[in-house]
Amino acid sequence: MNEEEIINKICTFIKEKVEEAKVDGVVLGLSGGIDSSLTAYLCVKALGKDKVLGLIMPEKNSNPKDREHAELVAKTLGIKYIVSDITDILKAFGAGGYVPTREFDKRADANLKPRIRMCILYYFANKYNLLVVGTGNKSEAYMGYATKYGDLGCDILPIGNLFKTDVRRLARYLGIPKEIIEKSPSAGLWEGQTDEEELGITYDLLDKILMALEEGKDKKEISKELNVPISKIEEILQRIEANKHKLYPPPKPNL
Ligand SMILES: Nc1ncnc2c1ncn2[C@@H]1O[C@H](COP(=O)(O)OP(=O)(O)OC[C@H]2O[C@@H]([n+]3cccc(C(=O)O)c3)[C@H](O)[C@@H]2O)[C@@H](O)[C@H]1O
Ligand SMILES: Nc1ncnc2c1ncn2[C@@H]1O[C@H](COP(=O)(O)OP(=O)(O)OP(=O)(O)O)[C@@H](O)[C@H]1O
Ligand SMILES: [Mg+2]
Repeated sequence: MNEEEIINKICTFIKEKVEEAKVDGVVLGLSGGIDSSLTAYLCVKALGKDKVLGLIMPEKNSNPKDREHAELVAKTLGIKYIVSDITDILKAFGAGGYVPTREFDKRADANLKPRIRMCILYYFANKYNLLVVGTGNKSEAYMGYATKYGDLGCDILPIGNLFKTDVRRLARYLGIPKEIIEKSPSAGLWEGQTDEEELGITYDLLDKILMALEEGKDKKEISKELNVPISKIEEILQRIEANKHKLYPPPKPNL
């Protein structure tokens, strides 16, 4: 599909979901990254600027550039936005790195941030009768590279069927500022964190592998075609399997 066709499909989806839910619009977290920027552009295209609310939720260690980029997106689109610093909430939780007595835990304390942001988004969704728009993409979903009930906690996922490579393609097409498109994707959970370093692979290569797997190719074929060790593909397959639980509602026993 070309860019225009994908954009039309996504915008129709957003409009339909908002109408079906009989809500007055949508709310989303604006991080200054490419996923939330693209999602915001698409929401405005689908619903108009008056039906989109942006939440910018930095904390004391956030990169100030990200907030600048988030405000640039909100101002360019002309949407209403609220800045809500989550540092005091992290302190109230007694989060490591935010109270003097505890060390930062890269799992527990890092994942607390997206979970706090999810609560704030639902607060505004309740208050103003909105849907919470998630910004996750397909590459992250396969890899489980997102926080369960954190950034994965949302009502609709407009870019959930796009690989990161396609996110970049659409972002360029829609004229999203270059500085947002070109910076390294980061969850911003600790200083210097980047997706590609944590995942151990570039999105360009990861997406090629994921697309080949979707086409039903086997690991030997993919390994040869992309010149990647079989062990890397096996690692990805294991990761996909181990993280499937994040994509479904909690399992229940059959009675
Ligand atoms: N088999 C299973 N069935 C049902 N539930 C299962 C389970 N295995 C674990 N769990 C549950 O899942 C929890 C682990 O999942 P989770 O809490 O998500 O934690 P986890 O997967 O360990 O960490 C999240 C990862 O996503 C990255 N991330 C987070 C947020 C945003 C972004 C971004 O790109 O912006 C990236 C983050 O850097 C980290 O690498 C366990 O503590 C357990 O409660
Ligand atoms: N400081 C923040 N303020 C508001 N929302 C945030 C903040 N940090 C993260 N989020 C929300 O969490 C989502 C997941 O973060 P993620 O890093 O995957 O996406 P991104 O920042 O939009 O793009 P990229 O992956 O390229 O960094 C963001 O899209 C955004 O909705
Ligand atoms: Mg980010």
